[in-house]
Amino acid sequence: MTDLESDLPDESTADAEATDDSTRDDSMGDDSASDEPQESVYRSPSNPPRQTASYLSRRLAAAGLRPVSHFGQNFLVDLNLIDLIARSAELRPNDVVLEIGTGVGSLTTRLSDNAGAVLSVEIDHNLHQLASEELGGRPNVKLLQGDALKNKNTLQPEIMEHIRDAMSRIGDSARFMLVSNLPYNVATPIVSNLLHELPPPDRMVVTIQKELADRMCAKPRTKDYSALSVWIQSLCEPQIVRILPPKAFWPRPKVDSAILRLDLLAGQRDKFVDLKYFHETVRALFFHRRKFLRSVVISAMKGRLDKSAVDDVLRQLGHGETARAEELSVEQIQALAESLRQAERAA
Ligand SMILES: C[S@@+](CC[C@H](N)C(=O)[O-])C[C@H]1O[C@@H](n2cnc3c(N)ncnc32)[C@H](O)[C@@H]1O
Repeated sequence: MTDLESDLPDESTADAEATDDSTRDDSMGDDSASDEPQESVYRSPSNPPRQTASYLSRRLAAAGLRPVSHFGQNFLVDLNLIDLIARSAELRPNDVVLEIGTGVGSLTTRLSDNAGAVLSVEIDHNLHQLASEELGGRPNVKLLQGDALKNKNTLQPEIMEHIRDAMSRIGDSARFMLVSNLPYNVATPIVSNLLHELPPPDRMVVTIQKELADRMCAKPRTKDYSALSVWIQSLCEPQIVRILPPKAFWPRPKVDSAILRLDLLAGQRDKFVDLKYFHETVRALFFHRRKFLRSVVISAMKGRLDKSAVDDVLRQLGHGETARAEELSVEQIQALAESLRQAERAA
């Protein structure tokens, strides 16, 4: 990863704007005539309108760029919504904010107005350069260029090193927040993996696919209830703040999005003796969500617990022959995972 200090762009190109927006990549969304620039109504003098679709297309074209679909580059073009994301985080000066996906830096700017420190990570070298031009003068912003994920199950260690360092400079009152318009393809690993980190974010306010937000908030016995629902709700209280239609973005994605707020449940994490074991067990329990719980647990525990030990655990917890994981509450799944862990240790 590279950082802002080593990567400052040439100031002379900062405000260049082309008039040609022919570089717009319609492959990311519908290509109807309605994909015209969405001008924002937001007109605060302290935060002048910048991230409209026409501004963005000209800004990128001036730099010879176009949105890159495999990086999930769907930029928010309604500044009222950028404002809503920032307000939903209820930031204070003792907050350290992580943003994944700087883009051209519009949300970053808004976050840096309210937070003590902002760390923003952008995979696209060209966008990192553009954002550096926008944000170079802000002392509480640090920009990193690189992939936020080391692999599917791990964040880049450097990110949490920066977060912990910024928090230690603020002191005991420091809080950690994730506030991001997340790239869709890595939204799940980023949110999930952050819950394993120390410290985990006190709050996350993220724009993600509506379908994913629904899965994170889903209740038992619904089609969206999954390992992700249990994992998220075991540690956080989720709340959908707003559903966003495709026209809130440029280019337009094909699906609705949602602003989701996740508040870490105080003290909840300490209740898990082995958080990694719990997460892996939850994933295994939902691997075949329609199958009977007994056969799912037996196959998940193969080589670790024999059938009679599994039957003992299920009987003690009152789960009958026809129980399925998708019917169990979050608390029942937590109790099951802990009983399996203890049975495995005793075996
Ligand atoms: C949905 S856009 C959001 C951009 C901007 N923050 C906004 O609100 O309009 C997602 C951004 O994340 C970046 N990105 C995609 N994958 C990434 C990754 N693995 N690590 C860091 N940034 C990534 C994309 O290049 C893109 O700029």
